[in-house]
Amino acid sequence: MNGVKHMKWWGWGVEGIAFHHEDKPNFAPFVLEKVGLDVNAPSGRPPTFDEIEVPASQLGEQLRGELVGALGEKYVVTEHMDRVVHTFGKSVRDLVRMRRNQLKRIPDVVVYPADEDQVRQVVDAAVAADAVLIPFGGGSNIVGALEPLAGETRQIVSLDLGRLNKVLEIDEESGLARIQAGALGPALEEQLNRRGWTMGHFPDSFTHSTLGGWIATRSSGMQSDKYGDIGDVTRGLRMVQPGAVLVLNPLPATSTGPSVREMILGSEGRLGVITEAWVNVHRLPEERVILAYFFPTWSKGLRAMQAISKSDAQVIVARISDDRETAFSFSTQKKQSGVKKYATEAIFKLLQRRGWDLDKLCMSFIGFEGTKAHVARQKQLVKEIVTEHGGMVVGKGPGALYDQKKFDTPYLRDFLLDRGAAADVSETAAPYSKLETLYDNTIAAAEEAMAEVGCNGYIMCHLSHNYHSGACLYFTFAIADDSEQVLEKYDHVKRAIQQSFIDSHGTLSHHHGVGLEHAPWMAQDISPAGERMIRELFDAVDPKGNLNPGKVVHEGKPGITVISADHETVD
Ligand SMILES: Cc1cc2nc3c(=O)[nH]c(=O)nc-3n(C[C@H](O)[C@H](O)[C@H](O)COP(=O)(O)OP(=O)(O)OC[C@H]3O[C@@H](n4cnc5c(N)ncnc54)[C@H](O)[C@@H]3O)c2cc1C
Repeated sequence: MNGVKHMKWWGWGVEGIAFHHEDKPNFAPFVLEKVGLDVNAPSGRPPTFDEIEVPASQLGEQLRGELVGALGEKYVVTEHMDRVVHTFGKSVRDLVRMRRNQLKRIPDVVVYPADEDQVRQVVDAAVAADAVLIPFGGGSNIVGALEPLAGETRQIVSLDLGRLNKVLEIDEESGLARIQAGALGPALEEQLNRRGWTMGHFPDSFTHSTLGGWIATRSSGMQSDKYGDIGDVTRGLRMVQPGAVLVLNPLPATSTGPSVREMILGSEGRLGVITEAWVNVHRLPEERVILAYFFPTWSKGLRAMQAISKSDAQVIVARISDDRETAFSFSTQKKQSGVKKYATEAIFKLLQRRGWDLDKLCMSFIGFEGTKAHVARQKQLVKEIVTEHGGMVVGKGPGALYDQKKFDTPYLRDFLLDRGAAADVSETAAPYSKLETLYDNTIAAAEEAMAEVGCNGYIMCHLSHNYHSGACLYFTFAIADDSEQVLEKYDHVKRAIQQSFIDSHGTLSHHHGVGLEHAPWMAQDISPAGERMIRELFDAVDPKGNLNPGKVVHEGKPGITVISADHETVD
């Protein structure tokens, strides 16, 4: 044992936690109505590890000797379980392939360096042996950013940063912390909180993703409206590259040419291994509260979020679900009794009396932080804007529940896979002026694609992050299908959604990155000239393609339209 813990090899999160619906009376009828799936029918189960065929390690004696010489025997691991855990991220494609025993090319060895010097020795040994080197954070990405290319013939080294998990120093005067790249969200927040600080970066995958992974994929957390995306938060860093260590000192701003910091953000292991970063940190707030609000329509709710984000309220999050996602959220509520039940019924009766169509109702969560006086003022400002847009305050209860449960929602995907439904997400950002059309186009494109492949499916959306000129729309979609063709059908729907983003003036991805999954659209997203610049940057730093090849841009294969390395077809 080397002290680094990982998620379940076959699914999300840790053993012993799973989604249950028995205490949620509306969930089963909702799923039956929307996708025709009976969640009470006997379910399947993930395979046991014995049922998985693990390809043999191709690690040669010479490279093994160098890695052991640098790290010690204990930290150079060729066990089946370690190699399998380091093969994929956690997209639905990854989960399905794992369940179906479809492991093609997996890392030959997993190494666990203790410090930057050991990272440097691993990188240099791997490049000298012409091996492939793939940095591994928490393994939570959903874009195929970790998996080795299916046809890879070279040795593959997965470099796990799990032992680099410390907050190294805090510059209290500047509000900066130097943190090692392998620190998972809870570990780094706990170390900061003990000294009265927070980074304020809380992606839904917070519990199982790392600082290095966030930087390498350009992550965004639920409180980005106040704290910024990881690109704003990250002020300096160190990256080990073949034969060099790149150092960027923490700076509030600089005008020294094109930004190297920005080149590293989103580089997905293709430019080297981030070992530590300087990030903005903030004093823990005196008070933090999330309130729920209802809006009569999606359109009114969207306008209210824009108005709130432009106001003096300075909220931490202004999020709204469409009517579809609101209905889904209600279906996951626990059985209510007593006062709660009557209060809920009374609110709905009131809304109906006011002429609201409850099928169009949209739920919003808005978060406030700061001193008590500041929070009170923020809430008042938001209440005024919500009222102007025809909405109403619901209160603390649902907001607190959302805040507590947000990190558990991902367990639902494994529950659905056991029962023959595949669910995943696609997200984008676009100017406010384009959002509604993008939303309509994407819902229509996904539903048409589901019909084309003959699947019952459901798609829903929320607005999750606001900026001066626009916002992120986050779509969740599921198809009911447990046939051998489920991934082909999923691809068809996923492609329709991604193409709709591009055609509707959105970006390919707001915060999940590119990996193999989104690489085929890069030329459409940033233009062929932009894609060429990225390709040439990667080639210049890594001429033999040793560093996580194939991610972000597919070298030399601009015609590829498919998503994963396993499913390449050329136009
Ligand atoms: C259920 C679920 C919810 C999610 N919610 C969010 C969300 O709210 N916001 C969000 O932004 N993302 C979210 N994600 C996506 C994912 O968590 C992010 O992409 C995250 O930033 C990945 O971090 P990681 O440490 O798990 O990286 P990994 O998955 O291990 O790696 C991702 C990529 O980064 C590279 N990499 C990792 N560490 C380093 C390093 N130190 N140096 C160089 N390269 C490195 C890897 O090689 C790989 O290419 C979610 C994913 C899931 C499954």
